Amino acid sequence: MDSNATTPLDPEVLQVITSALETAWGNPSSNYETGVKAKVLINEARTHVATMVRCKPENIIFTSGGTESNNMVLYSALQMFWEQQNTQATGHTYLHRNSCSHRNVENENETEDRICMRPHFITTNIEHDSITKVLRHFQTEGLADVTYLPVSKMSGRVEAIQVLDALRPNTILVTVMLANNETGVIQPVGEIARKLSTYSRSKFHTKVFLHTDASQAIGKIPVDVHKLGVDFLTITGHKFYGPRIGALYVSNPDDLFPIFYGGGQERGYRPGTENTAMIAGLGKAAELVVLNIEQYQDQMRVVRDYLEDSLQKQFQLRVMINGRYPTSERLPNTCNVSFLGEGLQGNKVLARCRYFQASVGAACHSHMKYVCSQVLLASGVPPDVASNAIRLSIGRSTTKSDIDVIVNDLKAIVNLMLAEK
Ligand SMILES: O=C(O)CC[SeH]
Repeated sequence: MDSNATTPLDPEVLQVITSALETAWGNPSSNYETGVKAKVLINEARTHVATMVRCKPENIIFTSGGTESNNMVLYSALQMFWEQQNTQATGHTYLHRNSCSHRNVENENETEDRICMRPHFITTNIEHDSITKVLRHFQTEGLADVTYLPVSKMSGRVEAIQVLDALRPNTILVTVMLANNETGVIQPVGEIARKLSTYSRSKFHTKVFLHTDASQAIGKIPVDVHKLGVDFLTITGHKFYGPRIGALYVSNPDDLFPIFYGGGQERGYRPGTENTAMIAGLGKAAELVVLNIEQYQDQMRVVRDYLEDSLQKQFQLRVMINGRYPTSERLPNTCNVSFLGEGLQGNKVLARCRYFQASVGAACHSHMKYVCSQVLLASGVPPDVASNAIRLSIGRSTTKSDIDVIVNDLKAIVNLMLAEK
C-alpha cells in the first residue's frame, strides 16, 4: 500500500531486463554486432518512452532516475540564463555569476547600468527534495534567487496567476510537479504553460522555461508533453513498475546542458556507457503504460474510492481524508488519511498494523525524526491532523478484498489504541 514510494517490476519488465542482461551485454557504442544489438534495444526503448509521453524519440534522454533528471534541468537553467545574458544586447551589464555571488541584488540598490542579475526560479512549496534542495543550494551559493509559491490551502494547488505574479525579468525557469507524491493533487501545469508563454514574452521579451516532475503521475494518468506545453518533463521508472532508472523529456535538446562530461553517449547530454538492460526494462514499462493506462487508471480509482468509502463507513467522524478538494483533481491511486484523536499518530498506527505496509509520507523523509508532513501542512491540513496522517497508495494489483483486510486491520488497531488511552 505504498506504491507512491516504489513499485515492483512488472513480470514482463523483469523478463526483458533478464534477457537483455544475458544477450545484449555489448557496449552500445561498439559498431560491431554485439554492440549494435545493445544499441537497437536502447533505441526501441527510447521509442516506447517517447510514445508514452507523446513526443519524438530524439526528445528523450535516459538518466539514472528522477533525481538526476531534476538536477539536469535546474543546472541547465543556470547555464541557459548565462548564455542568454551573454548574448542579449540589453544595455545592462550582466556580470558572470562568480562576480555576483557576493552581492544580493534583492538587498542592494543596483544602479540601472550595472544590474547584477542572477537567474530567478519559480517553484512551489510542495516539491520533491530533488527540486527543493537543489534550489536551496543555488540560493546558499548565491547562484540564483528562488520564489517558492505556496499552494492554496483550499485546493492543494498552485494557480497560474501566482506564477505570472512572481515573474521577474531574470526568471529563467518555472518548475511545478505534475502531481504531489503525498496528497496526489494534480497541479495545473498545462494552464501554467499556456499563460506563461504569452505573458513572459509580452512582458519581458524573454522565454521562461517550464519543467514538471511527472514522476508520480506517469503510469497513473495519461501524460502528454504537448498538451502540458512543458519544455522539460521528468520520468521515473520505479514509480510505474519499471527499473530504478529514469529519463528526461526535452522539448529542444539545445536547451539542455550536461551536468557531467565523458563519452558521447546520449548525444553528450548524459555520458556514460548505457545501462542497456535497465533501459530496455524502462522501455517495456513504458510500452505497458501505453497499452494499458486507461485500465490502470480505472482499476486504481475504483479500488482507491472503495478504500475511502470503507474507511468512512467504519470510522465515520474519526477519519479525515486529506488531499481531497472539491476543485482539484487527484491521482487515482493516492489516499492520504488521518485517524483523529490523541495518540493516533500515523507512525504509531502503522507500526502496529499486521497485514499491510504503508508510509506517513515521502519515503525519502523516512530517515528523519518523525515530524508531520510539511506537504500536508502547506496544503492546509491542521497540525494535529497532519501528525496522524498515513499515506495509502494503491498498486495495479490491489483488490477490493485487499482493502477489506486493510480496513479491518486499521479498525482493530485504532480501536485497541483508543482503548489503551
Ligand atoms: O513519495 C515517496 O515516497 C517517493 C519520493 Se521520496
